[in-house]
Amino acid sequence: MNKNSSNIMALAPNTSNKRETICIFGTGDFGRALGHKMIQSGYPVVFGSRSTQKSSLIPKDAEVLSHAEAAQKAAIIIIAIQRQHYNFLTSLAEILHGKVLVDVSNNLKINQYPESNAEYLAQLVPGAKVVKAFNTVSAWALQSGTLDASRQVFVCGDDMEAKQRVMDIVRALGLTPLDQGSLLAAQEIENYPLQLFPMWKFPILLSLCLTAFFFFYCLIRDVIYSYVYDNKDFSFFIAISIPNRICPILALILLALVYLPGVLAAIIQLYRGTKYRRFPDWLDKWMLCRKQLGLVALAFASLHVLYTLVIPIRYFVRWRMSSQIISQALNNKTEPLNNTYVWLSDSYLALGILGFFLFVLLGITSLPSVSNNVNWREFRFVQSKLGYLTLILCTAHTLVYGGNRFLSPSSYRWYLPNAYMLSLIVPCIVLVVKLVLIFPCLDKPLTRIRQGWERNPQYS
Ligand SMILES: NC(=O)C1=CN([C@@H]2O[C@H](COP(=O)(O)OP(=O)(O)OC[C@H]3O[C@@H](n4cnc5c(N)ncnc54)[C@H](OP(=O)(O)O)[C@@H]3O)[C@@H](O)[C@H]2O)C=CC1
Ligand SMILES: [Cu+2]
Repeated sequence: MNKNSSNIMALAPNTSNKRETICIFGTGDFGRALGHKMIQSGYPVVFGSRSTQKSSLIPKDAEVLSHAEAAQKAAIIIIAIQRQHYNFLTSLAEILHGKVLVDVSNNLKINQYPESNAEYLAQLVPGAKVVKAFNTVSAWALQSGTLDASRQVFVCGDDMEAKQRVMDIVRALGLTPLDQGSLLAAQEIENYPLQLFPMWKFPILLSLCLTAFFFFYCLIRDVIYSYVYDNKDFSFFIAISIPNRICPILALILLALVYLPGVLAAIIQLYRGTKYRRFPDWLDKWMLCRKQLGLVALAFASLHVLYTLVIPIRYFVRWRMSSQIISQALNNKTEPLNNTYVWLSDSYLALGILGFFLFVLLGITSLPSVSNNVNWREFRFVQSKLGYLTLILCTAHTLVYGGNRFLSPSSYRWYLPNAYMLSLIVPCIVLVVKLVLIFPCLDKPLTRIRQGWERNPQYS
């Protein structure tokens, strides 16, 4: 594999001009893994270590020198050492003056120290340009090449040029740099690896709450009500009927919640007349977990498909069907084909199939391996246009399915409307507001406000 990649690199045009030497302090797990990756990408690497004995673990093309000697050989020095050992760097302050120091360190606890490790490093070596990077990439992933999940490298620093140089290296390693601003952002970046599934927390919590709510709602309407009024035991609904109601409802609501922050943001921008003011914190966080919300919605939609496919083999359904046939036979009366029902049933099925197909397409295009292969405009097109089309189809699917029952008073039990009716509230709000925003009198000023904003990948 090594041989292959060096062959490919020999063909690549940009490797012909020699890359600059990179110095790495610390020959621990991370220093070695990063060094290995850098050498693979064509960078000469020199390690700065307490012991210049070269162990067999160190990449064979790399040099190992004392800290001072190694630092003199490069303009960029990666500090792959734990924060508590940083103090020795003060004695190297003179050599490190004017150099770019890359802090990769992590902590064991959130907000462990009053200042971030990167800011601490900047205080220790005031003459150096400190850049925070690489801390969210694990040594193991670097070494094994399983970087799919953590291709993003958050970068921050006060010196623009230094930051740019580090971002160029990140790119050269085949990773994606994300500029997070000044060194003040380091604290937050250092907390990222300690947060468990930060982007998934809100979507999962929300879907758990909604599931619980709709479960009890359907339980009351479909099981308890029938028991109290008709003395019928429908408790078996808990197994398939109620889940198959919760799943489409959650899929629809969560999908609508993917697009709700977008329309809220548009309203806020229109109201403020500028994009150069931060959104409220909750909206920012909501925007950043839209992809996860969408994927949870897709999971519910897929479950709905599975639950629906088993309907014909359910005992209850077969029993109901045969008893209808028998009762028609006993009464010697055949029910005529009701054209309205045929149309309603076929169209909600068709809408469901198309909606689910687009839903899956949306899910596939959100995978990093696919989205990395389309450009930003194509990605926006798919996620926004296709997304709204999916929302429209799924809303219509739900509307047609419960549509004929919405207006009839008999469908209310204990004044509680059909659960599908509740599920339509959020999607209808999103679609109506979106429709209003399309009108030129709103769309034109919004486009002007947003010129350039669309390209900010943070809100993808
Ligand atoms: N492991 C990982 O997956 C990741 C690690 N990081 C960060 O990278 C840094 C290094 O981590 P990791 O490689 O795992 O840790 P290791 O313990 O494997 O390596 C740390 C290295 O620091 C050097 N060191 C230790 N004590 C001192 C000291 N008193 N003075 C000078 N140098 C010292 C040593 O290098 P030598 O013997 O050559 O002097 C040692 O090998 C940490 O800040 C960590 O938070 C960030 C992202 C992921
Ligand atoms: Cu459905």
